[in-house]
Amino acid sequence: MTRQHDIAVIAGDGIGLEVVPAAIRCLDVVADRHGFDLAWREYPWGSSYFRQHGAMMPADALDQLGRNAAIFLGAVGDPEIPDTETLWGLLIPIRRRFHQYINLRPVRALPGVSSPVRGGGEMDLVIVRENVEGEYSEVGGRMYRGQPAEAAIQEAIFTRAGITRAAEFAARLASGRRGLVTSVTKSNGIVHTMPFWDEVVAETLAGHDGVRLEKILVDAMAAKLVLAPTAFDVIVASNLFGDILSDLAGAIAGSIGVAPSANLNPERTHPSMFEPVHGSAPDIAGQGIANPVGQMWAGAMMLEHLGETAAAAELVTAFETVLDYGVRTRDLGGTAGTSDFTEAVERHLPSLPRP
Ligand SMILES: NC(=O)c1ccc[n+]([C@@H]2O[C@H](COP(=O)([O-])OP(=O)(O)OC[C@H]3O[C@@H](n4cnc5c(N)ncnc54)[C@H](O)[C@@H]3O)[C@@H](O)[C@H]2O)c1
Ligand SMILES: O=C(O)C[C@@H](O)C(=O)O
Ligand SMILES: [K+]
Ligand SMILES: [Mn+2]
Repeated sequence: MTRQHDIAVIAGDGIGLEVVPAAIRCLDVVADRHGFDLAWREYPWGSSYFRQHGAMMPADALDQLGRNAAIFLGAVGDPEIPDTETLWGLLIPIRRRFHQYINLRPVRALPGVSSPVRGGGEMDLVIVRENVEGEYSEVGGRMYRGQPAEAAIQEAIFTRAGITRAAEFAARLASGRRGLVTSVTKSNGIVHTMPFWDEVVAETLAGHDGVRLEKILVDAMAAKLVLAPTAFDVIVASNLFGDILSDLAGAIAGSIGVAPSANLNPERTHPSMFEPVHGSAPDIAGQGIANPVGQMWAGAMMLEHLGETAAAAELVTAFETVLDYGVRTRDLGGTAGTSDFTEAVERHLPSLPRP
């Protein structure tokens, strides 16, 4: 019998509806070449569903998703619906219910893609973003709404367990790479959580001979990423800092449209989720010009997670080669549409050596 992987697909909103089908076409070609099946189960959840049902997904959605080997997500977000509804109604509950506490975001220069920044053409780093706690918290509230005394409080929550596992993951990753972990902090201005972050990261890294730890304040980090993008190997950061720095790093690599991400449950007791770093991009949605590379690369990370390493590598080779040939979408200075680029990848795959 052919190997089969059940994949939950949530294309979601905006350009998610364009780049997800594009990536699926290419993933099906590599799966076929490598003798396995991807059984896509499409869930029509997101903002359209919200307009009809008043929720981003049905009440038993997480149970339905939990029956799959992985989740392949496009993006959620709609200009007419508060982002708190779309993110906290779908994306964040999935990350939390399935203990996807690592958000892995590799960023590297791709062939044929020019960086807006000096040295950006040689960058090769991975951001390990803490994905379920920190600044993203429901603890807090609003009071005296609409009155002069109105106030809002939002508490950040950092736990020893949460910091340790992010730092541990980063250290292991770095030991198989160039051996450097850069921890992003703000322990000068944020006096409780960030010194705690620094301490726990340092304690965790002390257990890893051969891995160097550097600590940098997030403001200085923003500047250094632009001025010296090759100075980094593995970056470990809190939920919010990791979010911001991953768009910055993606842009330095040429476009946030190429950046992939894996929301990982490292214990594999629950499905992990794979999506591009970018959002629903309402400014270009429906025009057929979105860059599908971030979604394809997220698909390759999913194959790797499923143990289909050779197929994953082949998909990456295919989109890299097509980029290098000069087929590029507008965000990369080209003229190709989403489907031109996708067809070029599909056409290139069969010319690769037979697996
Ligand atoms: N994980 C997610 O689902 C996720 C991630 C980020 C943002 N969002 C949501 O998406 C919506 C839009 O957010 P935003 O505008 O801040 O960020 P965005 O990532 O959607 O877009 C930022 C800019 O990058 C461009 N861009 C993004 N992806 C691109 C691609 N593949 N090809 C070419 N250009 C691309 C967009 O056109 C836009 O100018 C918001 O509702 C936000 O909450 C969701
Ligand atoms: O986590 C978020 O804030 C949503 C989105 O910006 C992301 O990077 O996944
Ligand atoms: K996304
Ligand atoms: Mn983001």
